[in-house]
Amino acid sequence: MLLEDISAPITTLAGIGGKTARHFHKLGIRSVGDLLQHYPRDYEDRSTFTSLAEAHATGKATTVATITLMDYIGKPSNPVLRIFINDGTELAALVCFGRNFLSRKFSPGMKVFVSGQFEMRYGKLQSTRFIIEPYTESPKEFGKILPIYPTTEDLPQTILRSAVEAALRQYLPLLDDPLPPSLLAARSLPPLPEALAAIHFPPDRDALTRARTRLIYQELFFLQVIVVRAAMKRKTQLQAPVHFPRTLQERLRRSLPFPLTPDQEKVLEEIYADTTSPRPMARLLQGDVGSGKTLVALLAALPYIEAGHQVAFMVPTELLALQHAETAHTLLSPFGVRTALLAGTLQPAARRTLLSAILRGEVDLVIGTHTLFSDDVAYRNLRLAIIDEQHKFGVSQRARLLEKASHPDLLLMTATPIPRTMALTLYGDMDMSTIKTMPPGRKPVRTHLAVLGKEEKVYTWVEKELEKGHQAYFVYPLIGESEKLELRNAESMVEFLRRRYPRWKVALIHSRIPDEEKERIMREFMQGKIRILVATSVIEVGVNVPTATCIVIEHAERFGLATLHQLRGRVGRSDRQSYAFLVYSPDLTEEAKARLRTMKETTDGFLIAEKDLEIRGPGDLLDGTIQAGHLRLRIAHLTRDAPLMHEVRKDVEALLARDPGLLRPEHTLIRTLIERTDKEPAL
Ligand SMILES: Nc1ncnc2c1ncn2[C@@H]1O[C@H](COP(=O)(O)OP(=O)(O)OP(=O)(O)O)[C@@H](O)[C@H]1O
Repeated sequence: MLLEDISAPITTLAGIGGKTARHFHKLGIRSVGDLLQHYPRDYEDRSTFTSLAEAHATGKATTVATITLMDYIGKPSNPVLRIFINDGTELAALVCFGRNFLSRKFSPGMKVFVSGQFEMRYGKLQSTRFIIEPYTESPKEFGKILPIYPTTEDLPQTILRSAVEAALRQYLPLLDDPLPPSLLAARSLPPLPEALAAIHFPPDRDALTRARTRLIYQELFFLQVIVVRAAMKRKTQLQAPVHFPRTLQERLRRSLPFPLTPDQEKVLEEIYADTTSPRPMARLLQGDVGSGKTLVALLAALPYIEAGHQVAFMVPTELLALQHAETAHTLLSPFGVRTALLAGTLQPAARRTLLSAILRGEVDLVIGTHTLFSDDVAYRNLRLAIIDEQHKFGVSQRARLLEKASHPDLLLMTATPIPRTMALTLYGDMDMSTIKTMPPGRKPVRTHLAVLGKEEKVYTWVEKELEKGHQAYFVYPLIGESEKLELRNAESMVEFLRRRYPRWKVALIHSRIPDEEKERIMREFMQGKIRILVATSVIEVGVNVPTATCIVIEHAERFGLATLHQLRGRVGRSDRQSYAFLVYSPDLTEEAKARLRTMKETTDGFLIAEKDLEIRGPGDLLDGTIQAGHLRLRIAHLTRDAPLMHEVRKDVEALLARDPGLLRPEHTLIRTLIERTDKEPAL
């Protein structure tokens, strides 16, 4: 039986009734299989004993002692039991606040195990935080390393421990190991049942380390099997050869008022090589905010269009779809390219008309959000799917777009650079292109920090920029007032800013504004009619208004590093000097301080991504990608375990080279587990 298949509800374990089960449910534990994979977050080592005498120096002891005396202290109306113990090295008092019931279990003269925190009180060692157990040959909580589980207030460690103990007793003998013995032997890893037993109740530190390594290895192993197989599969899916002319691409390039940067040139060639290859393209284009990815994507689309194919360009927000559609229209329509925006706001009749145009092949380039893969959208001959800010889409959304054609070329773009180790894991089957350099003449955005209360200086600075004809963004963490948080919000600040800057038009944009209204506001902002845009982080991705030179982010401490970097990327998109002002409230957490410091110190998106990972862990980057379903990493950590990942990768490549279909008997269980994840395609 596979661990993942132990579906018996936890209530089948002795001692877990409906009420306790509900507490387990809160932790996401429903089945015995879930329980066994609920790994300890830490351990308490009671495997070695330390004497009471040592507690003078260390403040703690785990010892075997004899009860010498028991008495009560405090008011007679509210007595507190006190137990005196002696372990031959020292005397100590255990003060039993709220635990007078211990008097029923213990009496003077008894031998006991005791573990606790001790301090000197009135010249004696004393503990109020301790555990005590009668001395026996097989103690429950002594002489071993005890697991400490992630839990809620209602579910004490003792209940979790005995549930896991019962589950191990009942199911370990039935458990199959998905990893073949030869692989385990080569890496000196213990079999699964042994590893599971030791991760929960380690007999010693060594066994714990080996168990952890084994379980981490297994999670990374399955991840890599998926990634490596996807890469192998792609190599075998060949497309019919087509000639992809570059005349339009060349004409657009020549019509641009600027030359492409060397990085843009290089990437464009890399993409074209994929385009003409019989193997479907799977390429991730990384480039910092404003480095000119969108332009490259549009250029890359032209050979497809010229060859008579369709291109779909998927973006995460309506706002961005609108903007890209305008850019695409302006750049491409002079060459006869038919572009269309499949907006969420289209009236049913207009939508029907557009859909049938797409189906008849009368549209060359369709831009939209996830609407692009709604059930009613069908393409005539989709050959390239471009997905912008791909990490904002879930795995299944991406997969559905790909279902609209047989093996279309896939170009993913991201302005959130993905650190190397992570890239290897998530996109190990994809080719990478990177735009490192910015277009010439760009001046790095100057970033200033201002504590709340000193923001007037910032407002004055913005005023000077507005006087030069430039535009500004003001960003707030909340749309409207919140009962819980005393924060400035966009709705009330827009009023304030209108009074503060009476000469200029100020508008408000956020996710609750109807889409048509959003479109109108964005258009007026692009045209320079609106000079100040007050917003939430909806403007985070991709908004491109080169004449905007200032961004003021208030309560900057409330935004994550990746978001701050993206927001800052809204300015500095031309050769004008731009400014970002991060206004923060006093009383910053250490983490918030680190974020703001990083923002002040660097504008390099790659550095920021690394820092982000350091400060916060991989969190968001993985959302909807790895954390989904069977791929969930419960114990492995992509950055921490990067060295192991490289080893795993080698093993997986070797194994799949020998047995690509996982058909050998010793690989049957691997195949079973992988076939399940195939139902949630990983891209
Ligand atoms: N080689 C170049 N020289 C000068 N300007 C350029 C060049 N390439 C692109 N630009 C301009 O730079 C601005 C940003 O480009 P683009 O929107 O393509 O960047 P991006 O990488 O997609 O940005 P984001 O990640 O913020 O969406 C645009 O106004 C674009 O016209």
